[in-house]
Amino acid sequence: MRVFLASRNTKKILEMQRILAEHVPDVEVLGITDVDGYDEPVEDQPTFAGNALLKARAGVAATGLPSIADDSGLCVDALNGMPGVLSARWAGQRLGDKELADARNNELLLEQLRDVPDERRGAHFACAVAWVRPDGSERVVEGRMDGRIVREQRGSGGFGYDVVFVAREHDAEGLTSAELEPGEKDRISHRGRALRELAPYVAADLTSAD
Ligand SMILES: O=P(O)(O)OP(=O)(O)OP(=O)(O)OC[C@H]1O[C@@H](n2cnc3c(O)ncnc32)[C@H](O)[C@@H]1O
Ligand SMILES: [Mg+2]
Repeated sequence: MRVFLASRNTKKILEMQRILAEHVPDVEVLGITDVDGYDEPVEDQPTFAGNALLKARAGVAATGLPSIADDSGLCVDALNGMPGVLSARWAGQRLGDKELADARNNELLLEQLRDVPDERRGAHFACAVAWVRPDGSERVVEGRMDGRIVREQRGSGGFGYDVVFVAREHDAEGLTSAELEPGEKDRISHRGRALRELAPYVAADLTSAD
């Protein structure tokens, strides 16, 4: 059975495929790059769930396939929950180059938090995953990963803000999410938690559609 993954972020797609594959066997995943002239919606909703639904609905409209979309971001306590839904473009750019955008976003965030003391550097990643079927049925699940923002970038795994984020589970060693093995990030991540909650529904829907 084929499923459409409505994302342009190749590292996010890798994580989603990795997590899904463990729980939904025999699923063939297509992505935005498999669809000529894919019309990406503007992510203009105030919530992760709203944007995830928007992206998944666009996937169904473009492909006729059941579609999954993830909308996620970093919520920093000292910034009143920002960058939040603006995480991908916090430094303002709409760059095609994701690596450059990530680097600028991290530099800006660290600068904004320069005078924030250690005890007030709490943050969490949030993720909403939407599952939309061609018959119009919709489901959204959410997950989060709590932790803190460190003072310098560390690590080369993951993507986005992983280099500045230490999850609560790794607070003692001070390992950033970018320093974790992929399987360990999946185990504790916002995306892993949300997708594992969604997986049984995806598996059941795909089985009944066969
Ligand atoms: O919308 P799509 O095409 O899926 O890809 P995107 O990268 O634009 O994804 P979002 O709109 O959901 O923005 C999420 C941003 O939040 C950050 N982010 C989300 N999950 C993350 C994670 O697991 N680790 C680090 N940063 C993350 C990162 O900057 C992402 O670009
Ligand atoms: Mg996006």
